Amino acid sequence: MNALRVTGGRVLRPDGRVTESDVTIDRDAGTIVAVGEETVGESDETEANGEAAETLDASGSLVIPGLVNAHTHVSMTLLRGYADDKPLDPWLREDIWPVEAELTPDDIEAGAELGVLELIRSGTTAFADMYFAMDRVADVVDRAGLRARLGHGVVTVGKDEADAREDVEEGLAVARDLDGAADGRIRTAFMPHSLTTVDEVLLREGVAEAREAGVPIHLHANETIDEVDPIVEERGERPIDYAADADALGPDNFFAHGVHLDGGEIDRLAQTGTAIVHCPASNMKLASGMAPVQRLRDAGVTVALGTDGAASNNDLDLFDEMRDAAMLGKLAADDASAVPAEAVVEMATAAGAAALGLPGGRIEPGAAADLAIVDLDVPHLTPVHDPVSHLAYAARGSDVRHTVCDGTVLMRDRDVLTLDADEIQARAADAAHDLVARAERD
Ligand SMILES: CSC[C@H]1O[C@@H](n2cnc3c(O)ncnc32)[C@H](O)[C@@H]1O
Ligand SMILES: [Zn+2]
Repeated sequence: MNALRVTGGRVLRPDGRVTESDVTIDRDAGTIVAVGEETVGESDETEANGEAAETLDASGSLVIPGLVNAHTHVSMTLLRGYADDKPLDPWLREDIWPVEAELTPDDIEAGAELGVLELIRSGTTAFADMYFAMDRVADVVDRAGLRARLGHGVVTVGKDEADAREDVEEGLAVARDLDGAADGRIRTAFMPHSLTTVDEVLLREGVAEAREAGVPIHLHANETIDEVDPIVEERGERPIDYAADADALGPDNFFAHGVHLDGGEIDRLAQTGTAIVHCPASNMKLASGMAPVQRLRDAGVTVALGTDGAASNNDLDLFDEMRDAAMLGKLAADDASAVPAEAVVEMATAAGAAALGLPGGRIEPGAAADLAIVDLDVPHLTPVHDPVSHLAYAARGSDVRHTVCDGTVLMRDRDVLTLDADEIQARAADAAHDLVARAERD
């Protein structure tokens, strides 16, 4: 076996226990073959065959499943800090969409490279992305070595019939053509932007074709009151009921935000197995509201975590998101025991992988070898009474030492091996300045 051994660390197991165990990985298969004494198949399958095993030192560290960012727009790193301190609708219409109208595929690639660099450095191994020029984003994911569920963001408002149809067709073509790329690490989804920015007829047609093609559906839903109220007024039904009428609910599908949900909508999400991706930082920054995370979890809804784009967060660090989710979840429930540390760690790992329908999220024999190794031997993580508490409340993305995806070491000792970090940072900064200059010239 072509082995990778993660040695000397403490390992976060799927049941929440933390054990002192080495992890053995089959690099060719991209899977975990042993955690301590626990192995998959015959024990000699865990022996390195011929080649010397590669090792990653995890002493003083916690080995956790690679984190899953279940809703983002990685190329929006180019717009980090460009427009802050506004609510969603004016932020999009006055600031973000005018600049996005100037984006070129090269810009999108430069922003995606910067975004995935940030993901790898902070221990994220899988993400869902909705944006434009997704062939270029897919190329970046392939080179970086991550997993992703990708989709072209479909918007039909403000477009004539032909352009609107063309956008839906592009959304479906991306979903069909990119599925399985990067040796299967890339999967796709049909991604209408939201229930208010896509025309009803086209939404229904697109969803029907996506179902026919067997691809999941991902959209922004119930994010702000300003988005929910017009649906209720015009249709006489709640957004999740509208989504159900359009056949957009189901166990493969995952909706971003879910801030303003009533009890009936929560039940409907639970009954249909539709997942919600909670984006606490974006919801706080745009003052969109507090998602009912504890109620969703109590109802049995899969709740994953996302950063949303770097323009509304303003980073892609899921450790921040875990802390924000725990804090905001308590405030929303008016209960300090709501959304505890174990819950947010599960949301950022196993629940994220389940929502996206991607491998990973668990460290056990047979699972995908997607890992982050977090250095606990630092002042702000001392003492270690409870490593899970530290993950949720005290650790930062910069505490990640090594990142592994699909059995490949993407970052060793904070050195990203699959990407040229300096070149990417310089290219993205230039692309961002040129982009904004073009937009402000118009
Ligand atoms: C059509 S591609 C995706 C589209 O979504 C925009 N966007 C970024 N953040 C949010 C958010 O919180 N809610 C809704 N839409 C958002 C992004 O700028 C792209 O235009
Ligand atoms: Zn978003």
